[in-house]
Amino acid sequence: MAVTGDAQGPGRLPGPGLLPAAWPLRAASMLRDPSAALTRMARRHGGVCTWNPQDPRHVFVFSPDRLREVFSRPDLFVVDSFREFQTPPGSSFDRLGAGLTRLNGAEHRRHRQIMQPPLRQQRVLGHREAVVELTERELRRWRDRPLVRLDQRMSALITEIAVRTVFGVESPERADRLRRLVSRFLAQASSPATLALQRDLPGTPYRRTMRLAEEIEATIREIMAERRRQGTEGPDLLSAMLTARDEHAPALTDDEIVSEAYTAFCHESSASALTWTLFLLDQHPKVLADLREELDGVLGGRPPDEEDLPKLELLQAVLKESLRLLPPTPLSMRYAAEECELGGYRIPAGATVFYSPYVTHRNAAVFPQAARFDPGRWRTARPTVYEYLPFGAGPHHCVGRHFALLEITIVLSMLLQRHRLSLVPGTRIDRANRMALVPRDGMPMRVLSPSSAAPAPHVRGDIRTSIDLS
Ligand code: HEM
Repeated sequence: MAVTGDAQGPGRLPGPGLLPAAWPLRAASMLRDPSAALTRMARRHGGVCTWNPQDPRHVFVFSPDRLREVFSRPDLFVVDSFREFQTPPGSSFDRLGAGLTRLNGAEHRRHRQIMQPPLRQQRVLGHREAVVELTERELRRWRDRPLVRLDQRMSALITEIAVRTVFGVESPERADRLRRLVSRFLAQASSPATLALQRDLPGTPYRRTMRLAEEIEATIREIMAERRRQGTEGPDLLSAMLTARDEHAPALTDDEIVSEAYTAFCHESSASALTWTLFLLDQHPKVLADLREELDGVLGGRPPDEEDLPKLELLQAVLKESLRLLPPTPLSMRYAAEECELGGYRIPAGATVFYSPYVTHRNAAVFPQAARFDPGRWRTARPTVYEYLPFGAGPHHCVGRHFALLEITIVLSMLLQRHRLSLVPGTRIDRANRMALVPRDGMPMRVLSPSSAAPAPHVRGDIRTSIDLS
């Protein structure tokens, strides 16, 4: 599929021009499976389009040239997470959403100046040992287990890693508590029932969301107080925030630290990337065999250290290809701060401007046979940042990118040297957009010996429309 478009000249954005009666159907299909709905939109209406050309309040930008425009004008295309919610100012709900993903301009730069240094490539290597230790602990739990729910196990492991590296806390119980609170909070917050009645009334989902936010904030503040009592020295992100003193970037207030700690804690994207990568490897036994050979040759059973990382070339290509086909953040958005023009089309003030790495990564002009899982393409593929953007682009690109790549590489290389994971035969795999792109009903995997030559199990479900598994 070519993602081009823009050929219709200035004026009205292209789009389906639906009769009002078709709107509920369109909205339902978008809510059910945004990746499929957006792929159809791009195919039919091109690289910049809308649902409703008469009233283009929702604009979809897929083409790299137009994405360049969006990301290069952050003063015009602004972020505003939690915008759909009426979060009472000063509430915990409001504070949890007030981190980098809601900030723009000078305030955004000030927070990034504090958040970025501890997440630079060289600095995140300091977390290698913690990631190795926690992965080792997780894999020990798999001994003698014939089956694992891979998505759940990856999410649990990644949360433990986040608790240790974001908060500097070593406590599986606390990791588990925070994980449960955050996942209940996000599920509640994104439920249509919460959005429909945004009043703090007894028994409403909105009130439950508010209370969960309060519990999360209280837990973060408890950890902050504990860290201050014990001394704040450490490689974790919280220490960096608590000790940040710089004439260019004044320290964050406690309220701001709560917001940023919460934002950085949500690592579900890494769990999603791990789950999908292991699924793709199971479906492509030849790639898996080549990868095992690379791991045996470079690591010989050990976890990777700093010098090994650049030698794991196939592993890096597998990961890039997995993030291309099944990006953990398949859809994100900006808002037009004022009326403007994009690609010759008029965008009204306040319009929601969506971008979708999932759709943009399927541009056959950049990625031939785009639906095929082919790590070999990365020997020559050199896409621009607007053609391949699993970590976003522009000033809001993922600040945790180096950390994510490190943790995923370590977990994958340790896991693949010990086990072959193979989907339970007959399992249906459908996509769902939750905190990240996840298998809707989970990913049950058989735990086999690493040398098992089990063939790729047949898989049913809408995942077959994401990847060419023929
Ligand atoms: C494979 C794993 C990950 C993927 C695919 C991913 C993807 C992304 C994307 C696409 C964005 C930009 C969203 C937008 O444009 O609206 C983003 C932003 C962000 N990510 Fe990640 N992320 C990952 C892991 C992480 C980790 C581990 C952390 C924390 C250490 C993190 C922290 C953040 C933060 C704080 C932002 C907001 C940056 C800003 O607005 O300035 N991410 N991420």
